[in-house]
Amino acid sequence: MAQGSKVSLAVSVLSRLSASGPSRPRPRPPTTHSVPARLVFAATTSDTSSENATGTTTTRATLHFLVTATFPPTKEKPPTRTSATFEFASSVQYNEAMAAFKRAGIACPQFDAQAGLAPRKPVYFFVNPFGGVKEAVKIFDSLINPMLETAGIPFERLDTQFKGHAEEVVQKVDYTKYSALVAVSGDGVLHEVVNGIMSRRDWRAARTVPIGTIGAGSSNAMNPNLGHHFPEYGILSIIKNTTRPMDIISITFHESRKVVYSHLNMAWTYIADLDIESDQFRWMGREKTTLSALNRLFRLRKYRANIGILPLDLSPRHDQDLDPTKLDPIQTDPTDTTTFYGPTRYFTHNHAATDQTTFPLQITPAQTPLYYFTANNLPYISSTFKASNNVTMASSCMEVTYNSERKVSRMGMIQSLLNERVPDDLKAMGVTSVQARAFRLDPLGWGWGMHEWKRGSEEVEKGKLIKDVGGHIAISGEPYSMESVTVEAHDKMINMICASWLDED
Ligand SMILES: Nc1ncnc2c1ncn2[C@@H]1O[C@H](COP(=O)(O)OP(=O)(O)OP(=O)(O)O)[C@@H](O)[C@H]1O
Repeated sequence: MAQGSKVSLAVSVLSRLSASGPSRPRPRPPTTHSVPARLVFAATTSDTSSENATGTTTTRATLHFLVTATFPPTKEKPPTRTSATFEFASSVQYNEAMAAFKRAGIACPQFDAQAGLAPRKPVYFFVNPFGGVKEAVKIFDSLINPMLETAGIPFERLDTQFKGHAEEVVQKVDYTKYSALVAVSGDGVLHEVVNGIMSRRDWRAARTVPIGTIGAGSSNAMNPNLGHHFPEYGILSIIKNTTRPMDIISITFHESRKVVYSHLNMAWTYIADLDIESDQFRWMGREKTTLSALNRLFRLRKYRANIGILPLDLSPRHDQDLDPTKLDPIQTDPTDTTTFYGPTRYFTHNHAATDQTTFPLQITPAQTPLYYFTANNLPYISSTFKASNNVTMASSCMEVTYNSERKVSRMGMIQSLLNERVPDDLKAMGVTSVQARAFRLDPLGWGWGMHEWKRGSEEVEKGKLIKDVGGHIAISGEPYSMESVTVEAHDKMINMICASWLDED
C-alpha cells in the first residue's frame, strides 16, 4: 500500500468518528475521504474484545489522535487532540487498522507490545516551575503527562529547585537508564542540560543520549529551530524519538578560566544587552524582549574590541576523538582550561585575536565602534525572530554577524524587529555576516559617544577605553562576564530531538 493511502486509511477512520463520541456502531469497510486535516499521532488504550449474541467477536478500542490543519504543520494553527472509542467488526479489521497506523509511522505502543518489542526506557524531564510565565508545570500536567501515558512511554520528572540544578543532576545521572533527557523550560534549562553532558568525563558516550526541550519559557528559541511550534509537536517527537545530530559551540573564558557550551548562540553588544536587560521586564511575559530591544536601540552602546575570525572556508579540518569507550583524564587543576572535559578546542589555546594565521579576518578598535555582534549556531534566537540565514543544525559553523560600517541603521533594525528577521540583504541594517569555524574576541570596553567612555553609572573619561564596565556576554540567553573569549563550533556533538518534518533549507 502506498504511503499516501496508508495515511488516507487512517484519516478515513478518523473522519468517521465524532470528536469524543462513546462507542460507535461497527465501521463499514474503510473508504478514502478527503479531509483537510493530517493525522500525526494515534495510540490506542483500553482495547477490549467481546463476543456478541451472534457469536461474533468484536474489538473495541479507544483511539487518541493529534490532528494538524496542514502538513507540514505550521505555527499559525495549533493541532487538535481528540479521542474516540469505536468497535471493529473483527480482530482482523482491528489488526489491519493498527498495522496501517504503524506503517504510516504513527505510534501504536500497544501494537509494539503485542509484537513483543521491549518497552522504552523512561524519559527524564527537567521542569522549571519558574521559567518564563511559569507555564512549565501546566504544560507538563495538561499535555506531556497525558500524551506520554497514552503512548505508553514511561517518564520521570524533576522540578528544578534552583538555578544550576539540572546541570548538577546531568553531570552525575546514569543516563543509560533513560531514553532521553528533556528540559521543560526556556533555553536556560536546556543550556544546563547541554553543559551537564559536556562537563562529564564520559562526555563522548553521554553526548549520544537524545536531548529534547518543550518550550515553556519566555523566548523558546528552540521551538522554531526544531519544528516544534506547539508543545504537542515536541511531545510527538519525544514519542517517536526522532533525532538529528546537532553542532554546539564552546566558549572559553580566558580570564575567569572556564568553558561554557551553547546549543544556541553567543551574543555581545546590542543583542546581549537587550537579552540580559529584558529580565527586568519579566512581568510582561513574552513581550519583554521587544520592549527591551526598543529600549536599548535608542540607547545603543558603542563597544570596542580586537576580534579575529576564522571563516569556515579557510578552516582546517580536525577530527575529534569520539570513541564512546574513552574517558577524559581526571581534572586536577580546576583553572587549567586545557584539561576541561568536552571536545578538543583546537583554535582556543595560545592564539590572540591578532594572530592572523589562525584568525585571518580581523576587526580592530580603529574599525569599530561595534553595536551588533552575534555568533549563532541556529537560525532563530527567539520563538519568532530569525537572526541568521546561513546556519542549520549541523552546518559545522556558526554565523557571525557584526556591523561592518561605523554606523548601524536604526531604521533598518526597527524594520528587522517588525519583520521578525534580519533582512536577506544585511546592508539594510548596516551589518555583515560570515560563516565562521572559530573566533577570538578581546573586548576593550564601551561608551556612549566616540570620546566619552562610561564607568558604571557615574564616571566619564575622555578618549579612554575602559574594560569591565557593565557590558555582558550572553550565552543561550544566560549572562556571563565580558572578557576575552575564544569560541569554536563543534560538529554534530549532540543528538537533538526534533520534528521529522523539520525543513532546514
Ligand atoms: N527552581 C529554579 N529557581 C530559580 N531559577 C531556576 C530554577 N530552575 C531553573 N532556573 C533558572 O532559570 C533561568 C530561566 O529559565 P528558563 O530558560 O526556563 O526560562 P526563561 O529564561 O524565561 O526562558 P527563555 O530562555 O526562553 O527566555 C535559567 O537560568 C535556569 O537555570
